[in-house]
Amino acid sequence: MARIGLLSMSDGRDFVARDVAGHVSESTRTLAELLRAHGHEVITARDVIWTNELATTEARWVAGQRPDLTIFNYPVWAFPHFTMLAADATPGPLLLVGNIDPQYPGMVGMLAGGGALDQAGRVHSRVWGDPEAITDRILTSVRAATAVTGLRGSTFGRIGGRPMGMYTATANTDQWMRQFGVDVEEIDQWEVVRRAENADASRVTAGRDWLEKHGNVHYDGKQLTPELLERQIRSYYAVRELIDEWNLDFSGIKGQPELTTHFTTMDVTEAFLNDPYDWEGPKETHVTATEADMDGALTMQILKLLSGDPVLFADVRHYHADKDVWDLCNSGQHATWYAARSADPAENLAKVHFHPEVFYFPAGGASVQHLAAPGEMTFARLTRYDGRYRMHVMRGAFEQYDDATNEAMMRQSTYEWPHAFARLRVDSEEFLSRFGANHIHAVPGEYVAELRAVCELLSIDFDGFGELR
Ligand SMILES: C[C@H](O)[C@@H](O)[C@@H](O)C(=O)CO
Repeated sequence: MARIGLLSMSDGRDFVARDVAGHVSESTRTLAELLRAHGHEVITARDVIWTNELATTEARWVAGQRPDLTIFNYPVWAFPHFTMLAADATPGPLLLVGNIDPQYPGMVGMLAGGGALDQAGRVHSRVWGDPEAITDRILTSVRAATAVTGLRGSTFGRIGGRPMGMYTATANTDQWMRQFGVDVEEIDQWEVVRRAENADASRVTAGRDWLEKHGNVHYDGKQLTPELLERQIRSYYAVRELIDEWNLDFSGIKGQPELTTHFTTMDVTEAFLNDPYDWEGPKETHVTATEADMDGALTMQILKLLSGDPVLFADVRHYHADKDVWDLCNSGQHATWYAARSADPAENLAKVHFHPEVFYFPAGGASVQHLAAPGEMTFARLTRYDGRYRMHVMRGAFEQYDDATNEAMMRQSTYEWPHAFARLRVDSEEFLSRFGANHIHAVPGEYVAELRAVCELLSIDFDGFGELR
């Protein structure tokens, strides 16, 4: 549910404002009811804006209640300086809604107000038409604004720093604060090791029992033992403790090479932080990026705030040219929810295999292997070109084939790691020559319009691939 501010703009001549008052109130009521019917809280200004003074006082009053999005409604011709004064008193995202009823020049009011905002460089978006007909577009703006507002004032927990020289996993904290309002808390990986020892033994054993009961654990007595699996579960509790102690909103864990060579991999930790459950029951997802990939985590957090779903983190690992399908495979974890996308963890876990880690990770532990369930997806990734942020976006779908084909394809890369076979609606040439990172992120469903709106609000470039170019 979002909190939405609503101010209706009117004519500055008292006799006109009086004459159109009924129409403006009716339009305000219709819009407010429509938003409430979709579960949102609406804060309506106490008066219609028909003087300069009301523009400022009412906008300040609405802004004081910290809406996620503020709507300026134009049911009639409205003096544009009211828009400017009200916008100046509105710190958050702005949406202008214009009336197209030919009896009243609301559309002209929106264009004059919007043009004035453009001249001052004030970012805003616009929709126009009958409220019922434009509900989807309004709700898209609401979702985008809520995501952008949700980022501001949040904290990313960066556990461990830059992995294996990966420039694409590191970002500038000044730029993050200025552009996204996100702070970064630097935490040493030693904290995971230190705190893992203190985890409650009975909770750890219960976690292992649950994984053994619902998942498929393949102990080999060497790389994967009950003790190593418990160490991974202990690491999960250690990171949860860090999240609580530092009030982290989303996180990333370096892992490689220190933990993966000398302690254990963070795959179980990362999978279940990203999942909407763990062995103790349902919980909120906590976006966690492998390799402490900062722009990856930020992309994931935006996708989470838009969709509410767990977000996929993956390497762009292999392109099966014969099928025009990509193997999105991460070095050890995808949220287990992706295995069947069921609300029942048991259904997902039945398809998850905990394999002994491969040669890259001598410290051992389990990788979290499964093949993502099929379905339409939106793919995205924030990258930077010459210091300027852009959001790569593309559409596509996860696919599965018969068992023998799935198996053979997974064996071509690293079988023990999780896979998602993605048919991207973009040419492989275009993808490989333009995509600016080794990691990609995805959520089920269609969020392209929302991502466009997020980019506008954040003043970053929307960089569509394939059909979105
Ligand atoms: C093999 C490496 O250690 C992996 O971690 C690598 O495939 C990556 O995940 C790079 O993002």
